[in-house]
Amino acid sequence: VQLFLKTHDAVFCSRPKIQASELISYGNKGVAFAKYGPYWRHMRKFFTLELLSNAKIEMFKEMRREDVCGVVEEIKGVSEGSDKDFINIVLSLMESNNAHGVQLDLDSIKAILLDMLAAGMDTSATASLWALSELMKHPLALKKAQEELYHVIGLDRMVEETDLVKLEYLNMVIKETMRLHPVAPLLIPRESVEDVIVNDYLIPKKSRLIINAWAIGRDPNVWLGDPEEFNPSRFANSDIDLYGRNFELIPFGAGRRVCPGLQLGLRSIQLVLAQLLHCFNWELPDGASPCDLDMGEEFGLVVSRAKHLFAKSTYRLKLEKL
Ligand code: HEM
Repeated sequence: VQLFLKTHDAVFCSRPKIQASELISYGNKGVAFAKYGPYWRHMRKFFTLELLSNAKIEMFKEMRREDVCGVVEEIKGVSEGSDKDFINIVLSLMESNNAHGVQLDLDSIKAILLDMLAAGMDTSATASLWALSELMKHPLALKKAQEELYHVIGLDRMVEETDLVKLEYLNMVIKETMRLHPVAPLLIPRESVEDVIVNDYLIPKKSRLIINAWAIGRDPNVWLGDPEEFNPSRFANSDIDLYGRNFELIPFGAGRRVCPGLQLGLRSIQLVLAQLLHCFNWELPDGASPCDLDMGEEFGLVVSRAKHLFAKSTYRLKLEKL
């Protein structure tokens, strides 16, 4: 993987022509399936700087807070919504002709919003659900994560985004979940833009590259101990992160086409998971035993649980109104 996504990243940086993606993204006008070249470069810049910069992530902090409170209230029995969105930003950039070198038309706006929905929502939601499932299957890890929340935050208030960096164990839980359940197990296919020799093999231009992040995450030659075992503590005192620098853990890909939503995706998973674990105690219904929890996968645009997760929640905060 390092040879392809680092040494020869500049060669394997395009995407193959796939009819389905061409149809859903208005002729590959988004970022995810655009072929490598000036259009992708401009769109990616636009996407990264205008929609996913740290400043924009910060700007939507309140919305995420409202949404997560909404989820908690919904589980408690009330529900709530929000009417703000990214569309305002994109439309005003279109009108001001200030979109990093691309002429935005309505189709490119629809394609880019589709990128955000398709690449951004199911991925983070599915990853959070895998994390909650693994914790329900491993009650000791669940207890440890809740104890950390108790010590860092206490039961008198909800989790705030500024707490997230302090939640070391929770972050290890997320890494371990994404190791075992990368929601895009084969990443997104790449295509080479020129002939190249990799490890003495000639790989012709337009070859399709598929990287199996799922298999790497479970490879006994890469991971110490039993790689099939869910053990967040394997990341204690380890430098391995999720940013595409460590090729044994690449759920967000790596190289120049690494996921631009990585920060936002991670922040969403951390916040949702932390909030759910902090606000509620969770148990399987009807006295079911954790070891019976079915962890089967269903292949799709993202790999999600084959069976729904049914869980019983009990509110645990001292706070009545969020
Ligand atoms: C758990 C959350 C997420 C996961 C696991 C994930 C995973 C991935 C992966 C594996 C790739 C392909 C990388 C490569 O080819 O090396 C990718 C690309 C992409 N992701 Fe994400 N993603 C997540 C969240 C998001 C979010 C929140 C957004 C935006 C709102 C987003 C937008 C994109 C886009 C636009 C691309 C294509 C980039 C390009 O081709 O240049 N993703 N993502």
